[in-house]
Amino acid sequence: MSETSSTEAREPSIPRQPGARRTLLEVDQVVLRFGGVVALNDVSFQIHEGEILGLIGPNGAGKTTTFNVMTGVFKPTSGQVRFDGARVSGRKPPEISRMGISRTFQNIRLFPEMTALENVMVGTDSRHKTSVPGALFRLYRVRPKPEELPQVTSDVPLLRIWQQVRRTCAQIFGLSRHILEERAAEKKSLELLQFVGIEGRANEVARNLPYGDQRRLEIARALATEPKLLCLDEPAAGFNPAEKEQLLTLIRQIRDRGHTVLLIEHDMRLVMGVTDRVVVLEFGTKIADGSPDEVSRDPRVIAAYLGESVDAA
Ligand SMILES: Nc1ncnc2c1ncn2[C@@H]1O[C@H](COP(=O)(O)OP(=O)(O)OP(=O)(O)O)[C@@H](O)[C@H]1O
Repeated sequence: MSETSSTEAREPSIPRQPGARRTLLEVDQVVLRFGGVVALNDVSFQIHEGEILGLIGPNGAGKTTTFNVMTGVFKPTSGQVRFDGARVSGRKPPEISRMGISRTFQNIRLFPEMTALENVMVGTDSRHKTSVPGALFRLYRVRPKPEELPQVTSDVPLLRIWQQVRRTCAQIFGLSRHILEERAAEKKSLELLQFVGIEGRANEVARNLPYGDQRRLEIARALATEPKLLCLDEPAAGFNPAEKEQLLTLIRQIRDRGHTVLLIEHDMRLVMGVTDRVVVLEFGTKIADGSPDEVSRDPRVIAAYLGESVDAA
C-alpha cells in the first residue's frame, strides 16, 4: 500500500463523523496567487473515500489550478492539502503519486512514440521495488512461484533439454526480481487496457491511436499507479455523445474497482449523471458544495453560468 516515506509530516487523523465516509483528501483554506492574480481564494473542500466528486465552474474558475495544487505542481501561497492523513503541500509530484493520487491531463500527455502497452507499463513503474542498478545488474533474485518458472514446452529434444536446464536453474538460484516485476507489469497493463476497452490497440504506437482511445489510454496509465484518488481533467473533451455515455459507465466502473474519483468536466449532463457531490468554483472562490440536484438549483451557480440553468449550460 502506498505509504509516505516521511512520518514527520503526518498530521493528526482527520475527524470523522459517526456514520460518515472517511475523508480521503482535504483542501484546507488554500490560497494561490500568481503575481496579482488570485487563482484560488481560500478554497476548502473534502473528498470522501469511494465517492465521485465533480469540480465545476466557468472557464478560469481555478479547477485545473486546484488539481495542480493537489498533485504538487503548484505550492499554495497559504493553506494546505492533506491526503490520507498526510500533508501533500510541499511534496514533489512523484512522491504524491506514490502516496496514491494520480491524474489525467486536459491536453493529453502520452509518450507518443511508445506503444499503448508501454505507456501503461510506465505507469506501473512507481510501484516497482527494484532500483535502476538493481535492474541493470540483476542484483536481487527471488524464489519464483510455480507459474512463474520457465515452461518446458518444446517437442524438439535439444530445445527441451535447454528449457529444462533453465527451469532447474530458476528453481535453484531464483529469478531476477526485475524480470518478475516486468512480467507482472505487462500482465497488469494488458488487464488495464482491457478494462478501458482498448486491449486490441496494445501494440500500436500511441500517437497513431484515435483521439478517444488516447484519452482512454491516459486513464489506463493513471490507474496503473494504483491510485486511491484518480483526478480526471476534462476526460470527455472532444467526445461525441456515444463516447460520453461510455465514459460515464467507465467512471462508475473505476469507482467500483475501489478508486475515489475527482472529475473536472464542462459537460453538465455527464457531471450531473455520474457524480455523488459537486463543488463549484467561480473566480477562484468556492460558491457551492452539494449534491448535483442541490447545486443545479443554487442561484449563485445559475448566475455563474450566465443566467442559464446548469442543465442548459
Ligand atoms: N501558471 C499560471 N500563471 C499565471 N496565471 C495562471 C497560471 N495558471 C493558471 N493561471 C490563472 O489562474 C486562473 C485559474 O485558471 P485555471 O486554469 O485553474 O482555470 P480552470 O477553471 O481550469 O479553467 P478552464 O475551464 O478554462 O480550464 C486563471 O485566471 C488563469 O489565467
